[in-house]
Formats: sequence, structure tokens, C-alpha cells
Amino acid sequence: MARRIPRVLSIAGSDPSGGAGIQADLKSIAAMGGYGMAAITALTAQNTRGVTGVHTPPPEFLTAQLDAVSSDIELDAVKIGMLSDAQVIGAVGEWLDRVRPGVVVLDPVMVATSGDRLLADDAAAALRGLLAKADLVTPNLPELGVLLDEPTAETWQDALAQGERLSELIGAVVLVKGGHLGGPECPDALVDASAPKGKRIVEVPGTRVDTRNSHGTGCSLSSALATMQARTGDWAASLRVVKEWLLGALAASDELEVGGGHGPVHHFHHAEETVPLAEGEFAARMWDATAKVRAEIDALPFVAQLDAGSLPEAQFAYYLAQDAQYLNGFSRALARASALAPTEEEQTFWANSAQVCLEVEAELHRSWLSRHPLPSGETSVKGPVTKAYLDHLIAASAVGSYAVLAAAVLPCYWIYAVVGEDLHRRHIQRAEAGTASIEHPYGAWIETYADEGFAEATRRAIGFADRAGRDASASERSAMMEAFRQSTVYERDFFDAPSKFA
Ligand SMILES: Nc1ncnc2c1ncn2[C@@H]1O[C@H](COP(=O)(O)OP(=O)(O)O)[C@@H](O)[C@H]1O
Ligand SMILES: Cc1ncc(COP(=O)(O)O)c(N)n1
Repeated sequence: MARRIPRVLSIAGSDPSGGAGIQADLKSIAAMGGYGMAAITALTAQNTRGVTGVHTPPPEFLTAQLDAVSSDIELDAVKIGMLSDAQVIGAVGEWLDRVRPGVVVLDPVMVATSGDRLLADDAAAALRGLLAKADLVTPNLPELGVLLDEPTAETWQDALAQGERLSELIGAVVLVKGGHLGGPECPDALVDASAPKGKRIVEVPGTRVDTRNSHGTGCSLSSALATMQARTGDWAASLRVVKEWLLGALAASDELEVGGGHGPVHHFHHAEETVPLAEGEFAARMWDATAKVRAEIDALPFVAQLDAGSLPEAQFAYYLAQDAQYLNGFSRALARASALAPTEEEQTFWANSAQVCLEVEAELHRSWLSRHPLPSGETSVKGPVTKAYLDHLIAASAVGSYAVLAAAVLPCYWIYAVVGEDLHRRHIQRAEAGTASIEHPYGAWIETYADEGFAEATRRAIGFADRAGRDASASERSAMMEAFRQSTVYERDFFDAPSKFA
């Protein structure tokens, strides 16, 4: 019977570097939605470069582990990996005869990817005897050759023919794996000699990933297959899912940066977006992803000239006028955030911010623009950057996602706060050092940057966007990242606009 969360036991060796053996099995079983267990046949000392030691505990202790598990827990599937020697093989065979788990997948491990032997020379015959107790065996091409006492197949056709002979011999399905062949393709095939002619081979094609990180692919494949088979009862359907997952795990393996030899695959590449995030982590990700654009803001002549007091008056006046225009539109986006907010706390925060924006806009007109009038006297025209930025915010408002809108409005708080704080700090330092000119033409403006109320609002806006990001789906999170990035780009362009359009 199909089981939603299959209980899967791995009987295999330990790889302390986590890429192969029971460590790979437990990750693969979990990645396929199973509950993983492990009875350890042997301890290896190994890493991605090779195996430096093998310790095989007495076979009676393996039997004790197996009995402890099977006397208490129903097993939906068993995966068998490294078996060390004939005594260990005997213990597993004896246990399998007593306890017939629903699904038995046997990976006849003989040699590690690094080339080190993992099975005693004289144990191949004993292993052949165990194969008949499995439902599916998954030898790689060299192992397939050894089990048949034939040379390693060099073509896919030869490999399939060998698979058919082995399946005939042991009365189980053989998974023939293309990993050890060259070329751009990497197919696998289920070969069942008991099926009618023409239906014996079910091939699942695959492309080859160009990587050295193939440590543990065989272990991962066999345990994932055992788990999927317990869920679906269909080998071909299971293989198709598992192969696609493994391809992704190979493709994402470089992200792990584990070891200098044949590295492991990324078993949870498909589940990265479901990893729980701690408070502040999502906001930090958005911030870090925009580091380059923010560095460009710091390097803008506008910022340096405002700081030094050398900014041409016309540019300052343009900036103030555009700021007033912007605040009016920004206030509408904040009101929409209030309408979409999931909690009353957030609803109140954004509504209040929307009102503050309009008050600041009024103050800009009253106090600042009257003292720094535009040469044209025209203050109601939106410049191209202001228009584009506001259009972006209106678009984010229209999507209907609170999380995306919260991400889109956030750079206006966060970047303005950081740039302002920086300018203010330098202004104060100059004053304290006595190097500040009393005449600094923008000193009074820079002093408005040290507003604790705005700093507090920024902290809360970051917290709300962060919480929305942590609760968001994978696709919503990437839409948030993009909205935040786009707004950051507009922040940069907004600071740069006076030098272009004033
Ligand atoms: N470079 C690769 N690209 C894509 N799939 C691969 C690659 N190497 C191995 N595989 C797949 O990984 C699984 C294990 O294959 P293989 O490497 O032949 O076995 P083993 O790890 O036992 O030596 C198979 O499904 C195979 O097709
Ligand atoms: C404990 C243990 N078991 C199995 C393998 C084979 O790994 P692969 O999956 O790369 O063939 C290994 N290297 N170590």
C-alpha cells in the first residue's frame, strides 16, 4: 500500500564527510518525503578525496541494530549499501529472510568514487547470493561487470545487455546506470528480464552534468528510489522523479563548497526556499543583494557635493521639488500598504506614515522650496526618474501582494536613513573639529536628517517587510527581492537626477 511518509531503513556504511553512505541516504530519504533510519554496517574514515580507514563492528551487533528497529517499527522500504565482508552480508541476508520489508533496494557497493575498495575481495560471491533477496539492484557499470564476471561494459547497449543477463540470473529488476559512460547523455534504465520481450527495458534519459561532484550519487539514487517506490509502487514513475531531483542535486553541488576532491551533491536544492528564516534574515538578504547599487549611491557627485556644500543651488532646488512630488505619490503607495496589511499594527503604521509623508511634503513647500526656488518657478512637474520610481510603486501596489509592496517601499526608508545618517555624522564631525563653515549652504537641511522618529519608522518598516518575507512563498520572495532591487536602483537615480535634469 502506498504510504505518504514511508518508513525507510538504510543498512549501509558511515561516511563522516556526509556525502555518501548512511549520511547521504538519510538526506535523500528526507528529501523524498520519507522517515529515515540507519543501521550501520561499517564506519569509514573518508572525505571527498578518499577513504583512509574502515572499521567493521562485529556482525552480531549489526543484527542487534536490525532487530531493534524491525521489532518495533514497520518498514516500508529498505536500502542496502556498503556491506564490508561476507560475514556482514550473511547477517543482512539472515535478517532479510526473517523480516520481509515491502521494498528492498540493494546498491552493490564495491568501490568508492575515489577508487578505494569498500568490499573485501573475497566477498563478491557472497554479495551475488544476496542480490536475489532484493526487488531492485543498482550496480554501477564496473560493479555490473564484476557481478557477472564479465568485463566492464563500454557502450550503453552492452550495459543494457549485461543488465538483462543479471536480472535473469537473480530474478530481480536491475537499474543500469549511465554515470560511468562518457558523452553528453547520462541515461538510466530499469531492466526486468521477467517482463515480456519488448517491455523489459524502461529507459529514463538524462543529460550529463559537467561536475566532479559525484561522491555519493549511487547511494543517493538508491535510497531516494526506495523511498519513492514505497510512495508510488511504480519503479518507472519513481525513477523519473528521482532522476530529475538528482540532476538538480548535481547541478547545485558547487554551492556546497565541501572538500577538495569529489564533492557531494546538494540533496535539498529543491527545498531551499522552505528553510525557516530567523528574524532579520530576509531583510538582510535584500540589503546584501543590493550592495553594488548602494556603493554607486555613495559614489554619486550629488552626495559628495551636498556634503561639501558645493552642490549648485539649481540642483538642490530641483532635488527639493522632486522630493515633494515623490512624497505625494509615495504617500499613496503607503496608504495601499495599509489597506493590504495583515495586522492592525502594520495597518496603523503605514497609514500613519502616509500621513507623515503629506505633512513633510507640505513643509517642503512651505519652508524649503520658498527659500530654494527653482529658476523656472515650476514645482509641479515630475522629472523622469520621479515618474519612473512612482510608476514602479504604483505597479507594486496593484499586484495586491502586501509582501511585494512592503519590499518596494522599503528602500525609500532604509537608504534615505543610511545616506542621511552618514551625511549628518560628517556634518557634526566637521562642527566638532571646528572645520565647518558656518556658511554651509545646506547645513540646515542636513540637520533634518538626524530625525529619531524617522530612524524608528525605518526600523519598523524593515521589521514588517522582513516578517512578510519570512512568511512568503518562494515565488513571492523572489518578487520581493526584485521589487526591493528595482526601488534601490531608483533611489540611486533619484540622487543622481539633479545633476542630469536640473
Ligand atoms: N555527471 C552526471 N550527470 C548526471 N547524472 C549523473 C552524473 N553522474 C552520475 N549520474 C547519475 O547518478 C546516478 C549514479 O550513477 P553512477 O555514477 O553510475 O553510480 P555510482 O555512484 O554507484 O558509481 C545515476 O542515476 C546516474 O545517471
Ligand atoms: C560508506 C560509503 N558507502 C558507499 C560509498 C560509495 O559512494 P558512491 O555513491 O559515490 O558510489 C562510499 N563512498 N562510502
